[in-house]
Amino acid sequence: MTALTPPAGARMGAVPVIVIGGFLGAGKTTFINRIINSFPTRKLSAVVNDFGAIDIDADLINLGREQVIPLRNGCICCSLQGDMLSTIRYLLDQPVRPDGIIIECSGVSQIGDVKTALLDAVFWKEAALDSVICVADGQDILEDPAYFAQSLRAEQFRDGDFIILSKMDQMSPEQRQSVRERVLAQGKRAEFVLDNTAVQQMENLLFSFSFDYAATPGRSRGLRASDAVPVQPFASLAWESDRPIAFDIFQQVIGAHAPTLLRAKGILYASHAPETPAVFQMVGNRVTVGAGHDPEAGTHRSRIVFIGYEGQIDLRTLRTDMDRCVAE
Ligand SMILES: Nc1nc2c(ncn2[C@@H]2O[C@H](COP(=O)(O)OP(=O)(O)OP(=O)(O)O)[C@@H](O)[C@H]2O)c(=O)[nH]1
Repeated sequence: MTALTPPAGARMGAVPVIVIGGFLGAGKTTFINRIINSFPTRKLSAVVNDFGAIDIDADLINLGREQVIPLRNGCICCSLQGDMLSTIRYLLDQPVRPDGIIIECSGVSQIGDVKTALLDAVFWKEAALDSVICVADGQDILEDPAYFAQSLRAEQFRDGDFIILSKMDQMSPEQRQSVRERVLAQGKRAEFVLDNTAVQQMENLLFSFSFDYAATPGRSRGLRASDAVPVQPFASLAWESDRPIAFDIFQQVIGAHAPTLLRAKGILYASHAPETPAVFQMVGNRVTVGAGHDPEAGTHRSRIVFIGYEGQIDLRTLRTDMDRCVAE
């Protein structure tokens, strides 16, 4: 079945497609923004998959709105796979094709299944896989001895052809070395990024068609949808309000629900500063609130997505509690 391997030369005329996956909150959007900042002359488009019903990630990508296509409320590895392929087709059909397409998988997507979908021979000539990257949270690798044990997070790690280690900036050199060694022991090529300079230096990884088709079994060779790891189902709540929120109550609500939240992210307008959008980020027990840009500025619409494991996250109570945050 040689037809599965497009010759390298044939790929050079195609639009490079970079797949970026990794667990909830690993740092995918942050890394994508680093790529965008590092290659300012490239006309990039991003296909951004948010598991929740609101596309917060699409709002946080530093590209014009017309260059970011959100695919929400599902995963591009399964329910939204057809939408992903038709979105790529749409981008290819534009009068001016992008110089690169970045696909951000949702944090609960199986990278292997996204990769398999893109091996489709129809796409090779026009949109060829450039690289398949898993962003892994270096802090988690440092702190969790069971990081590589069976889990969706570990499977995503295995399916990435290259690992970008995030959150290494707050570590000592010894800690960084320890994380790198653990990752290299898994037989992976890995790099960490402290600033944009490092991304520019990744010439052999980005926009150079480093993806090895020959080493990757395709669909017709019998690769099936990834089912090796039983994935605990996730549930999400998308909450929105046109009225500002009382931050003190919001903090209490987050504190109360924190043990059941894997991830929360949103753009919020607080009653004490109703004109200023704040970006709220929560990954595990790490929370940040910072000034941010809202592409919908003017609407002053607070919106936030919460994700947790089904059966643990109490969506009904969370919604009621969030409603209590709306300032009188
Ligand atoms: N210090 C530090 N923080 C980071 C780094 N990368 C990501 N973060 C922070 O981690 C949080 C999550 O980052 P995102 O880039 O939104 O993660 P994501 O993988 O896109 O998240 P989901 O799409 O929700 O799965 C944010 O608060 C980021 O600022 C990093 O390299 N260093």
